[in-house]
Amino acid sequence: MALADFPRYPLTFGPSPVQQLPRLTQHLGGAQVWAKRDDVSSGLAFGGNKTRKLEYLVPDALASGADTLVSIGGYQSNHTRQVAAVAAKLGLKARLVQENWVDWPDPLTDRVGNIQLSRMMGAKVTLDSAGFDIGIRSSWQEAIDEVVADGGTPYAIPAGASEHRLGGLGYANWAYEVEQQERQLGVFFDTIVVCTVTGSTHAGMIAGFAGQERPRRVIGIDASATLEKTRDQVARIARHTAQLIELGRELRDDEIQVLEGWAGDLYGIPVESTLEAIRLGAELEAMITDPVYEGKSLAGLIELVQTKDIPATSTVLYAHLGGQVALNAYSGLFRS
Ligand SMILES: Cc1ncc(COP(=O)(O)O)c(CNC2(C(=O)O)CC2)c1O
Repeated sequence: MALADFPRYPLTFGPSPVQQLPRLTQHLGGAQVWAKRDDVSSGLAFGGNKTRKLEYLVPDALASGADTLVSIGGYQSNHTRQVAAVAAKLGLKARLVQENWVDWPDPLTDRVGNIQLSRMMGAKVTLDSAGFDIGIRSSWQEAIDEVVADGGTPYAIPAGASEHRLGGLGYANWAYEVEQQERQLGVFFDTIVVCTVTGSTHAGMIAGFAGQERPRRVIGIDASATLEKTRDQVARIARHTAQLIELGRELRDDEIQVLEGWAGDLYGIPVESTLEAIRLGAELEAMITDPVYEGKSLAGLIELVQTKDIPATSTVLYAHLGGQVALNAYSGLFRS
């Protein structure tokens, strides 16, 4: 099936806005930098990239007769908060497993930000002591079994909705949305920069852009600090999604670019470049990024533009995927 033939349940106000970042562009002294703001495109509990992915999972969930969405993430998962939001909006239940993915010294990390919003929206949230891993987890399978044992009908959504057969469609659609907005703006983004962890955001973009006339460089900035796992997951999901939307050719290895250098040693722990990027985006453009995801992808964009790895002649589109809600659990940052 072509992408347009897959049912999509709209969960945003429409195409996410695309904006120029003139002060950041000037400060970096190289490529023209723009941003596409998926952090401000939905009214569902601050939205973000998972809301866009869920647009393609919701029709499948409703068709299955499910009454409970079951998913998993860290204590401050943006993904599980978006699952809770979609469940609330659709009148479904949400069953969320929140694992201890980040060893960060903030005493409130299991009760502010994303997890607080999920509870406010009525999700059943259980904490699990297991650490970070983007793979399929037994705690998630147990939660699914529990819903069945309680007489419910679960719809299983893995971490980040990435290892789900439809998980790449949302950002394949994003690629076509970009192409439409380019026509309106009279611009071409030869380079895309996106944060990648469980992989289906970046993978969907790769599959979507691969079907378009003009080639682009789609750069995934790893924020998992488990680079090989994320790289493999992106490649697998990109190839699966390309088949799903009938791209009609194999993806080339050079179309799958996951770069390291800004994740630090541990997922969820900001490093110096993260904090510098967060501050720069905020001071120059009032664009707020977070210490787990977007602060790291913005740090990657900044360095790639400054070192001219992204040429000065380029026009770069930064994918802002949300994540600010988790700042509540990093209250010790930016005290001066
Ligand atoms: C704000 C933000 N930006 C980028 C990403 C990375 O997206 P992928 O997981 O699709 O690679 C997340 C993911 N977050 C996860 C979560 O549980 O919140 C799936 C890890 C994100 O929340």
